[in-house]
Amino acid sequence: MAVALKTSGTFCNTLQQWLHPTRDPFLYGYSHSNTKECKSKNTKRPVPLRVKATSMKAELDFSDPSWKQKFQKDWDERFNLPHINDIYDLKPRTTTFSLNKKRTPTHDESSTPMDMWNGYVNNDDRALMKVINYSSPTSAGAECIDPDCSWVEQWVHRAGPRKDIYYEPVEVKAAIVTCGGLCPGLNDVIRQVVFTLETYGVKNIVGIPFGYRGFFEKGLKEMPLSRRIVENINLAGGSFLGVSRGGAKTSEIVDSIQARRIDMLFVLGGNGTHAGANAIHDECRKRKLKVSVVAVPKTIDNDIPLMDKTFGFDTAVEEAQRAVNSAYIEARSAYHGIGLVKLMGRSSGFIAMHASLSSGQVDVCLIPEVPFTLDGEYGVLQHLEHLLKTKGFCVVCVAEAAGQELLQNSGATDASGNLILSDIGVHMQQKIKMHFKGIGVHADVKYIDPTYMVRACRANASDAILCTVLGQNAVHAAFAGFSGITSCICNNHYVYLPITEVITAPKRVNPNSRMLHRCLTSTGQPDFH
Ligand SMILES: Nc1ncnc2c1ncn2[C@@H]1O[C@H](COP(=O)(O)OP(=O)(O)OP(=O)(O)O)[C@@H](O)[C@H]1O
Ligand SMILES: O=P(O)(O)OC[C@H]1O[C@](O)(CO)[C@@H](O)[C@@H]1O
Ligand SMILES: [Mg+2]
Repeated sequence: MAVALKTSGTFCNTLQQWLHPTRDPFLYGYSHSNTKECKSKNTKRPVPLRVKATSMKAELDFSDPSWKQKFQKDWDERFNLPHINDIYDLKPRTTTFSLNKKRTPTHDESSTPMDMWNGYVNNDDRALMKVINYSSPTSAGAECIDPDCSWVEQWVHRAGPRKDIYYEPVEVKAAIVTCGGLCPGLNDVIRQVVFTLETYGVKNIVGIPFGYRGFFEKGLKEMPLSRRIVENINLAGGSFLGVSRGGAKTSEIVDSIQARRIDMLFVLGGNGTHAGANAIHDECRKRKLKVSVVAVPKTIDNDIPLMDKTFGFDTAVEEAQRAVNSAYIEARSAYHGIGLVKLMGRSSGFIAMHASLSSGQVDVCLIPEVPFTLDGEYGVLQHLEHLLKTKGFCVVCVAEAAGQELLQNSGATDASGNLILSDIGVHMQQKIKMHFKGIGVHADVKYIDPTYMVRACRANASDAILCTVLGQNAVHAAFAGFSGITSCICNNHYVYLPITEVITAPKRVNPNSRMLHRCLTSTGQPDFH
């Protein structure tokens, strides 16, 4: 979504202080298409100008005293949840989901609702997305809307079971699909979606095999699911249903949804999958189908905007930490040992940053959001020389998307259209070896690339809990009649967001965040440029 801003000279000047000319293009992951430019007086360099953390539908003029109300109105419209009653005029029925003392959910219309049970979420309940009131744009990690960094409330819809539902559970056919790369916790979410659907009284639950492909690829059959079938699937990693990339043809998928008479579709995946889910939701609306499409954000990369984290990220960090620990042991035990670890993250450095922080064993952490040079006086290699001299060994953790500008890229893409990255780990390994050979200093380089090991494992305890909540909430959303939404965690609260708001651009590490500063304090590394 394009951002349109009215700008004055003063505002540009404020922005010069507010935005860092080199690191700012990475702020919040917003792309250049979301920016306007104003010329910096000092550097004569174009400086990106944007509304951060949001993209307004309407034009914002901060000299207008009512800009805040306008912003909030726009925000509320954007975060309003699409509902099947936007195209229908359906009367709801009282929910069949209850956890009464007898723990026997009733499934017939005549049952008495538990009016006094305050276990339901009201449609007007909201959670506050941001809770820090930054007093200045120069505050660490400040996410400001206007140049003064005014406090603006940003409310989002609270997740959970509603008292009124828009589907007759015994008539519902629900389908689950898992797309993209693997991620710890997929099976936990599948399991919880099935459990919760059954609690509502749904009898017809199926799994679509191998991602979106399972909708149209001949020979792939839907898999019946029940509590008994999925009971133990969380004990293993991977996806019980299988995953795939590419091959998403929205019209064919919706033809298949229509032919299979699916009423609810639960889609587990990352940003690509969410874009696909939204396209399916739009197509269902176009065809006036009563289908709820609800997503659950999955990615070890943690790169989906607006939410605290995606499930699988914590587990991936924990696994990544094991690789860092091995690199440390190898480096520590060798004469002039250099442990080098490359960690996944297609466009963001969250796994590398968090694994470096949690292990406490990393001397240099390199992420794509912070450009660096290898050679020269301020380069990484010079610092490694210093570390070998002063402490005798060192550990380097590099994110797979880091330093891509230092490498040749063929421009090739995977089946989903994602750019295939060049191998920064192998490049660095060679550069380090050549550098120390060149200066005649012994260096014993041990390179570890754990690749798929960080994601092909079962979820840890905190991810398992997150998956449980997100999976259950996804079912509550579908029964409440929402569609084109995702079930996630924002500011420690479980909420629903419209998918359109989370597919604008990948979230990236904010170079001005306290978390990155903490990481750099921990590693003790200097700037590498
Ligand atoms: N813009 C889009 N519109 C419709 N479908 C899409 C879009 N982008 C990706 N898809 C489909 O979504 C599925 C998953 O996409 P992708 O492979 O990019 O993984 P992802 O969901 O981003 O997860 P991961 O974090 O593992 O990369 C694929 O089948 C792909 O074809
Ligand atoms: O599963 P593939 O296609 O090898 O893709 C690997 C990519 O998937 C992820 O694991 C998740 O997006 C990335 O970290 C990594 O770049
Ligand atoms: Mg992706």
